[in-house]
Amino acid sequence: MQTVSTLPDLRQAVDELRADGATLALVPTMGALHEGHLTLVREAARHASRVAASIFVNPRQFGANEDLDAYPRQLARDQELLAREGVALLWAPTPEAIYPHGYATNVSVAGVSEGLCGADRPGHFDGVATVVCKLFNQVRPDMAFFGEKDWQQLAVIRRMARDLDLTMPHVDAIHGVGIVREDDGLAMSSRNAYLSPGQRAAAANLPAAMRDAIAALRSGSALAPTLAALEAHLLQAGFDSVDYAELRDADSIAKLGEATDTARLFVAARIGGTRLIDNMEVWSG
Ligand SMILES: Nc1ncnc2c1ncn2[C@@H]1O[C@H](COP(=O)(O)OP(=O)(O)OP(=O)(O)O)[C@@H](O)[C@H]1O
Ligand SMILES: CC(C)(CO)[C@@H](O)C(=O)[O-]
Ligand code: BAL
Repeated sequence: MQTVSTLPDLRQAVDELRADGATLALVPTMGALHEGHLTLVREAARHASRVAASIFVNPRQFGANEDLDAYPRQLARDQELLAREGVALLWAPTPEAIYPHGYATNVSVAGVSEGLCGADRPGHFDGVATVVCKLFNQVRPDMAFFGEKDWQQLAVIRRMARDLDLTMPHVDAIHGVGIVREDDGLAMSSRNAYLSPGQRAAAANLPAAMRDAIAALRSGSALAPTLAALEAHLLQAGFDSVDYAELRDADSIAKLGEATDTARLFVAARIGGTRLIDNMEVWSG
């Protein structure tokens, strides 16, 4: 696996990878890789002849009081993991390769960015859309892979790609990959590393409370008391606060007042200083 960090090196490496007409998939990440990321890589390898990954901890998607400085950085370990998966190219840009001196452009996606994490983390999805737009233009892959753990992010990226004609040659060029979970159901996340053993044990209550809420909705319980019970379960289990617990339409991310066919349950909750997110389909899965 070749690692490059400047644009001229990237261009040369991509040209070489594509010289024999190979298709190229991109897996964008912020590093501190776990099985969730490696599943995206394996899925990418099923669809494209070569896989490129990127690692960039993007300052524009972190709020002023968020964990930009604390975010785990472990490039050497990540390189080893990616190489073992057969990744051909790692794009690990310098900050200047993404935001050169004088950088002034922002990509902002209305609608799907609003509510949920968009409400709790003002500017977050502008930062995500901006950097992903740049990564697509820099690497020019045929397809890209993102995790459904960040469902709203996936919706934002799909909307942006359609709106800005970034769509790559393949019809469904932006692939969503199902959430990879630990044995106790907790969605894998780089931020799980922040949890103490006690917090980690309590964190499994997040998917458990969501599954209980979905079972209640399926058996006809009303939405408001079901969400109130979910929130109470989390606080009782040791979570400090619940940022949101809402039903939203899976595609438009519009807020729903009842469990329709397209409903998805979205929750963000804090334990210690760590903010965890999860989402689940209501009617199947
Ligand atoms: N458990 C998971 N299952 C599926 N995809 C995942 C999972 N965790 C992360 N991803 C995906 O990997 C890509 C890179 O995510 P990122 O590097 O932010 O990791 P993360 O674990 O989500 O970290 P964070 O703690 O910042 O949320 C994103 O597309 C994300 O949705
Ligand atoms: C898509 C992404 C790599 C953009 O920085 C990031 O938001 C992430 O890791 O999910
Ligand atoms: N996993 C999404 C990136 C973020 O939380 O900033």
